[in-house]
Amino acid sequence: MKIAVVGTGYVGLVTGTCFAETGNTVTCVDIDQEKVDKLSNGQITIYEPGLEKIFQRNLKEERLVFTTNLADGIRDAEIVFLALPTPPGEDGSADLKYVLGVAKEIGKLLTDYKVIVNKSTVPVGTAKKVRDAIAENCKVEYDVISNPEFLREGVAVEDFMKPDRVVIGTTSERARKVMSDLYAPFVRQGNPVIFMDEASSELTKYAANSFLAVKISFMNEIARLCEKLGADVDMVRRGIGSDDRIGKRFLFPGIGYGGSCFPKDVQALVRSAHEVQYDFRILESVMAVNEDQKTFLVPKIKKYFGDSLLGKHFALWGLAFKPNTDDIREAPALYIIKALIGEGATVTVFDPEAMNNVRKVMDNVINYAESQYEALDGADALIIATEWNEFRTPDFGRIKERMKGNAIFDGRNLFDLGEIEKLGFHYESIGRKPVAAPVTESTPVTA
Ligand SMILES: NC(=O)C1=CN([C@@H]2O[C@H](COP(=O)(O)OP(=O)(O)OC[C@H]3O[C@@H](n4cnc5c(N)ncnc54)[C@H](O)[C@@H]3O)[C@@H](O)[C@H]2O)C=CC1
Ligand SMILES: O=C(O)[C@H]1O[C@H](OP(=O)(O)OP(=O)(O)OC[C@H]2O[C@@H](n3ccc(=O)[nH]c3=O)[C@H](O)[C@@H]2O)[C@H](O)[C@@H](O)[C@@H]1O
Repeated sequence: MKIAVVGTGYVGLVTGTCFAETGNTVTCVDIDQEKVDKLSNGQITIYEPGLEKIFQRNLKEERLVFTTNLADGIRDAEIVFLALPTPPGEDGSADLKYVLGVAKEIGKLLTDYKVIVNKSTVPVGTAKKVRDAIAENCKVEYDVISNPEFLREGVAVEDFMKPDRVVIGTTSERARKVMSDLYAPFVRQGNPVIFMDEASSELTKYAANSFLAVKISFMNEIARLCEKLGADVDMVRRGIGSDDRIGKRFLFPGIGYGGSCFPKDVQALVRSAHEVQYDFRILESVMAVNEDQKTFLVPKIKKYFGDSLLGKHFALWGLAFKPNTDDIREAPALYIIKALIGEGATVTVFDPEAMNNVRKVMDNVINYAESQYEALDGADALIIATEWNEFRTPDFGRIKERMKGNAIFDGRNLFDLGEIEKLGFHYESIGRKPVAAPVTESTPVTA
């Protein structure tokens, strides 16, 4: 099939590349000339494991092309995906200016039937707004449908190619047929395509992200309670996660959720609820808990250093909001850095992929190291903010040699408590306590 993807950012590039990989011809459109030039010349613009290889193959075989010209991009397409930004507006609701702006342009360009697909995360009612915006200038038939995206950064290709489910919101039989054909290769892999009305589909996306944010914040609160009550959150996590109704995933406490989506989508759903005079109390609390959690380590660090961080120097490992991405949007690390600097401390950072992005927003206030070990030179303490694999099994001897102090504050619970204390570090993490004897999955936790 011939497909256009408008907006070639994270979702647009993954969507376009993966549809090309399943045999479609895809034209990706973006207003950013530099991005389009880079992509056309084979230079990938995001760090995403597994994407580069299929991007290069489809570019070479001319199933994937890039343009800044919307008219050229959509002319032959049967399906036009909108993968445009929906950032928070001033009041926290999703700002639809990009989506509706492009919809108006598309209205002027349509000459034959096309299915226009909202892949951006948009509030209930947006498909109708897009339909109306197109209708202002359009004389031909078209459908506007909802097809939210559930991929995770870092595993985006796998999530896209082997989705847990595909959600499509439309009541048009014609659009349903087109979308069924497009997603046929994915269905053959045994993954369901769930058709529903467009409002339910639009809400499904916000409900999914918000529910996951609830899970994370709930565990962050359990972790806080563990510290106060003398329990261990790892044990509690295993104890509840083995119940299928709860599930093992997304129960890891840490320094709060970040990224381009959870924070903005939870906020947008709260705003949508307000607009219909509904007070979404659970999500209001989730936002407050997450706000506190981002700097949860800071009071621990201050306490350790006798309440003043003036003149202290910190090494910080991990800037990306999670591993396997260079994305630093709403990354907890940035909040920690700001808090430390505000207390008069200095910070040297290392991240395998995200340092260039941080340089753009924090150039002169922190130091950048070439390696995780170089970051440690002269540090009074090490702070871990992202669970990159290379941080999980470091050379503790080298850490000791290069640091001035011996304290590690771990926001991602990477190290075994017993082991690290034996090595002579002062180690603080999130919601855990040293265990008297090793406890394994098969060891009864209670008598
Ligand atoms: N990043 C993620 O992991 C996921 C994002 N989403 C949703 O997908 C949507 C897009 O998100 P991202 O890809 O992260 O955004 P992004 O910011 O990475 O990319 C958006 C792209 O749209 C382009 N653009 C802006 N205005 C344009 C216009 N008028 N014409 C053509 N291109 C234009 C920008 O230049 C940029 O390349 C958002 O609604 C987001 O919530 C959904 C699932 C996952
Ligand atoms: O709408 C979106 O953009 C996407 O948002 C999230 O994906 P993503 O933001 O890439 O990252 P996640 O893996 O969900 O992690 C989000 C944040 O939660 C944190 N997290 C995650 C899991 C956990 O157990 N604990 C925890 O603190 C991570 O560190 C990270 O900061 C969702 O998982 C995707 O399904 C969705 O498509």
